Amino acid sequence: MYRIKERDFVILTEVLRKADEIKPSQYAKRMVFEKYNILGTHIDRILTAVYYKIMKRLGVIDKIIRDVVGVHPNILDPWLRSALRVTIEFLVFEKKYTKHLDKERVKKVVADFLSNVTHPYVGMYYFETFERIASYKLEPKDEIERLEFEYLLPAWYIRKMKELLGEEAEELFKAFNREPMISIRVNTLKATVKEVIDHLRRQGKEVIVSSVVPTVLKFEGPYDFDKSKLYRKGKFVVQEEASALASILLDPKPNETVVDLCAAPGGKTIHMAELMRNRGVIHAFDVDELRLKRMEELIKRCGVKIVKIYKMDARKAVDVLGESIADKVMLDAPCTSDGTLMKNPELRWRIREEKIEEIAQLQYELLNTGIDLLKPKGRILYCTCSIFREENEDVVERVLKERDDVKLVPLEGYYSEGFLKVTIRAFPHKHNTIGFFYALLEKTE
Ligand SMILES: C[S@@+](CC[C@H](N)C(=O)[O-])C[C@H]1O[C@@H](n2cnc3c(N)ncnc32)[C@H](O)[C@@H]1O
Repeated sequence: MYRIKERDFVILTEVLRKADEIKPSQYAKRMVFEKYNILGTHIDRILTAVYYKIMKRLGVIDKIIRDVVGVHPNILDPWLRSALRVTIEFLVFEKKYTKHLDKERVKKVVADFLSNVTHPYVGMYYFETFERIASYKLEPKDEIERLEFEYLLPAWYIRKMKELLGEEAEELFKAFNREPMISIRVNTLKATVKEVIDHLRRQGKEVIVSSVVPTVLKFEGPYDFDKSKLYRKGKFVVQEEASALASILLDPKPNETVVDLCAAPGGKTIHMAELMRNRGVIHAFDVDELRLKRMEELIKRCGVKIVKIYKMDARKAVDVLGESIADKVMLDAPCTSDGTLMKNPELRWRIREEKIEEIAQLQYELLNTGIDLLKPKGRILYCTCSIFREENEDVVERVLKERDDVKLVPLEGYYSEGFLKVTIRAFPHKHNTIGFFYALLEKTE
């Protein structure tokens, strides 16, 4: 078994510091691991796992920093902040893997490193703080803090979810901390479900066919997608079951005119093209250049031919396409994405409560645009991967209250009913997929 060394504190401190500036953080990690000659080695795997644990625990680690040094970590020297985060992870949370270490040596090596890369004063400060970290005992003050430490979620988020879900909230928190299965969707323009199942079974995977979307398959990770010939040929794509259900609910048909308002990186766009058997047109909008690039690659790889891409704010879609032109509109709105926390450990400390209102306003404006685009009897699916009511039922209710040219179309038979009748919600703790909300609306005139 690998034994953590003093140098590993330094390497991870450097990764965290670089990750402040370089995004995505995997690039920062790669650069530093390359510098220390550990890229691709077993040390790489171990330190990568520790790095992700730090990211998942970041809010709790920062609380300890506040306790120990008395100020918010964001106002500390960035090198010191990174070193303290790593030290807390190793000495408070990974005690059993670091008890063999000579703590005096760790303290000296890291302090010397900090003095070199920044200022001797910073090294000294670390040296003095070290003991308080090594002897720190993590004890929750109240029930919310117990949940915060146990499930690694911000206190405000815990309070809000308890308000929404009551006792059940703890089940959701547990689900956020379970390793999710890999979920893929077969591209029926290029392959059959059987072909992909056989391929995965030959690779030793136990495959489960989704009971909600029959072209979705699930299996335990890890899985190296780049090494899979079928994946590279676009015969299947990575997509969560809850995400794949969106296109099925909207039900675009061959030769229809479809608008995908927030399309990149294209998971739903290509699924809709598939359901349309590559006939008709999909106008796909997004503002994010990088995500649109990924979308172009995906479209090509999957053999999709009917997508027209617009790099622009979808709230201007009517100016480009005109009113009442669409049979179907997909609005997979930008959202806090908290329904995906189990897949994205870094996200939990980045979601900001004060952002919810701002994002709900954008969702409301996009939904109004989507309805303006619809022909009479045309349909729009409003969906998000957020669990907050403010981004889901509240947005739909607001629009329904203000407009008399649109009505809800009942959705049933999938997952659970939402907090607004005839809408649907997928919950990670109940349905073994990401959190999702769906409302289907129809233009009446
Ligand atoms: C939930 S993601 C879409 C995922 C995509 N539908 C899929 O299935 O792969 C939301 C997208 O909305 C985009 N977005 C945010 N604000 C936008 C705006 N004003 N107009 C168009 N797209 C926007 C983001 O760049 C992001 O790609």
